[in-house]
Parts: sequence; C-alpha cells; structure tokens
Amino acid sequence: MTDLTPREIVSELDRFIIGQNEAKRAVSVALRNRWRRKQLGPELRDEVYPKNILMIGPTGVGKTEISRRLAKLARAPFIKIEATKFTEVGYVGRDVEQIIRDLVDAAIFQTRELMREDVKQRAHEAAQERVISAVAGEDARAGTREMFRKKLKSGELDSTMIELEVADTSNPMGMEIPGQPGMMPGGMNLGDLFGKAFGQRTVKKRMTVAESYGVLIADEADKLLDDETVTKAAMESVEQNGIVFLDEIDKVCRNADARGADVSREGVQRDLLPLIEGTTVSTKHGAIKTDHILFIASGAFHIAKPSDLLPELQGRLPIRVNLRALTEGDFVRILTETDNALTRQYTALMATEEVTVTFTDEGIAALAKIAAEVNESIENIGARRLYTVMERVFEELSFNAPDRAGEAVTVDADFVETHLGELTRSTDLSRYVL
Ligand SMILES: Nc1ncnc2c1ncn2[C@@H]1O[C@H](COP(=O)(O)OP(=O)(O)OP(=O)(O)O)[C@@H](O)[C@H]1O
Repeated sequence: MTDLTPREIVSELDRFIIGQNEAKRAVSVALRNRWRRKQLGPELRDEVYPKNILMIGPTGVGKTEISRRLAKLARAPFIKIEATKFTEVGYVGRDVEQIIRDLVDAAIFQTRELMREDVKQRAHEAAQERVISAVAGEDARAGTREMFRKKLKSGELDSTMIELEVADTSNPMGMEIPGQPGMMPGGMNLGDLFGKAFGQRTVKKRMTVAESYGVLIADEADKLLDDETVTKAAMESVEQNGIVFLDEIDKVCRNADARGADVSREGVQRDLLPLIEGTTVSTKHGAIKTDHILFIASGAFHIAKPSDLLPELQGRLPIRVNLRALTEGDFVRILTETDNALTRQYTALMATEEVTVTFTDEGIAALAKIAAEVNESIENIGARRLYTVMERVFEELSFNAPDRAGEAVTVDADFVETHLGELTRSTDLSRYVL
C-alpha cells in the first residue's frame, strides 16, 4: 500500500512510460482510491468497490507496462493473463478461478521477497556469525571471533573456502516437471510436501566466503520468516491490493472475428464476471474474496467494440481509457528519456566490455525513424519494434565487443545506416529480422 497522491503516482510512472497520460491518470486514481478506502470506517469500507479499468489501445503502447509499474509502486501482487487462454482447445472448462490461485502464488513469492528485505539487517548479522563460525570454528573465543569479524568486513576473507550447511532448495526427487518448477500437476508443491514430511532438508556446500553471503542471507531471512506469516500476509495483500491484468478482452467478444465458436468466447466473459463482481475463490492456502481486487482489462478493439462485451461486464469496467499509437517522436523519447531507456541499457552493457558507446541525436533520430517505418510497412507492434531495431544495430558490436576493449563507438546516423540501411530498404528482409 502506498500513500502517494495521484500526481506523485503519475510522475513515478513518467519515469518509465512516455505519454499515455489518460491511462496514467486513471490508474493513479484507482490506486489512490484504495488508500482512501483504507481511511474509511469499517462499515463503509466494505461497501466501496474498486472501479475497474478498460484500457483500449493497439499492441505495444504501454498498457501492460503502466499496470505492471503501478503494481510495483504499490507493492501490489500482480498477474497478467490473456482472456483468450480460456478459449483454447484443452482449456475449455478450465476454471478462471485459477487466475486468483496464480495471483496468490505470485503474492507469496512477492511477500517473501519484501519481507526478506525487511529482515535483511537481522539476517545480515546472523549470516555474518555463521561465516565466522565456519572460518574460525564453532567454539572460537570471543576475541578470535572479533578478529575474524574485522577481517570479514575488510573483505580479507572473501576468497577463503568454507563449508556450510544450508537449506536444500533443489527438487528432492530430482524430477523434472513441466510447467512451473516444483509444482505437481494438481497444484501441489513438492517443496511443501517434502518439507512437511521430512522437516527442512539441509545440504553441505563448499563455497568462498564472498559467494556464501547471498546464500546465507537468504537462508537466515527464511528462518526469520515462517511460512505461515508469509502466507497470511500474502493472502491479505491479494484481497486488499491485488491487481489482475486481463489482456485481449476484445478477443472474447462475439464480433472479434469470423473464426472460432462465439459461444465459448461469451462463455469466457460469463465465467470472468463473478470474479470481477466479487466472489470467493478457494485456494490451497484458504479462501480469497475477490471483491476488492482491481481488474484492468485491455484490448486493441480493432474489430469488436467495448459495447460488444456482455452488458454486465461493461458495467464492471466503468473506467475507459484510450492509449494512442506511438509516433516517431515518442520513439525518440522512449529511447532517451526513460530511466530504463534502451540507449542507457546498451551503453551500460557495452561498458562492461570496456567499450564506450555514445549516441548522437542524429543516430537516435535515425533509429526512431526506422522503427516507425518498419511498424508502418510491416506490422505495428509499437515500442516493441525498438527492441528488434536496437538488437540488430548492435548485433556486430555485441559479438565483437570483447576484442574491442578500450575503444569508443559513436552511434550516429552513419552507424545506423551502415548496420540497418540495407535491411530497411527490403521489406522482405526486414520482415524476418526487424
Ligand atoms: N509509452 C511507452 N513508453 C515507454 N515504453 C513503452 C511505451 N509503450 C510500450 N513501451 C515498451 O514496449 C514494450 C511493450 O509494451 P507493453 O507490454 O506495455 O504493451 P501493451 O500495450 O500491453 O501491448 P499488448 O496488449 O500487446 O501486451 C514494453 O517493454 C514497454 O516498456
């Protein structure tokens, strides 16, 4: 839960997503409403339901990204699922309640990570003592331990090999199970099963002091966090803060296209309805009420229109926002202005090889122009095009970088032309590589 104001939320989102202000505003209000609801007295609080959002816009323009960043900001459990998944052969009748069960699993993972952060300091100290015992011996005197503690802090012991007993996180039967790791087809977790049956298994592992730190901190943090506390907090977090992102909702409309059975599509909407309206879903950790989970549905709505959704579903998605197609100008900004901009990423990656990369304005303009052109001539996949274009421009350098340590490379208009020019002039070629 965050107490950021809508304006602050939008400005956080601005760090990663260019434009799409309408959508940013809508999600920021949805998040603030959760905080407002928490301030209410218990009677009214239960009456206030989330105002779910319908995001309308073409592929690759930031719908998922906005929602995912919002969830991260709010430390909210998040899941993305394609509505069409439930119309696939083999999925018919697959219950949509699985969405909530998957959300619970995601929440448990997330809650554990967040709680680990919180207990890190304590875990850090405990881990340090375990390393000292491993180096100096269990029964070393206080003075000796203190001496080693100093050495440990100064990094002097980093390459010392030690043997440690740590929790065994490997699959106890060495079985490979397709799908989620550690999950049996029925949704039972092998780790849980064996953990309960045999108690926590441990293994002896040899490693350097430097390597041991991460392992031990995780191990110690887990000891401080018992499963029950984590699960309880995760369940609470799902009910109060959970966010479900339902993609391709337009594809389960009657008018989506000529193929497939309409019945199964509308069936999916009918199945989804109770989840969005508020129902109780049983999970292996207990019951989850979905009443206050925020649903963000999204789709391109090229063929079907929001009015083709079941009326009940339309009513449950009262906030409509449009996201617009991205332009060449947006691409320039996406390449340069965001915290995680691709130009920053490639520069940092090449710096690890001691190759200094700089981009000129003309170079960036050329990249944006090519991305926009390929989107136009082949298929508009939005900002995703920037990934393929950048990967291609850097293909040669990425491969040769280790031999070019110490060099400086300038990505200017010429560089882009040399590496992409030929490709962009051939639709046939760019269809495959860009
Ligand atoms: N407006 C934007 N600003 C910055 N980056 C963007 C923007 N739009 C998309 N991206 C980047 O493009 C990629 C794809 O975007 P995203 O996953 O949000 O697509 P989407 O709109 O949800 O499409 P789909 O419905 O097909 O999933 C992400 O990596 C995202 O960071």
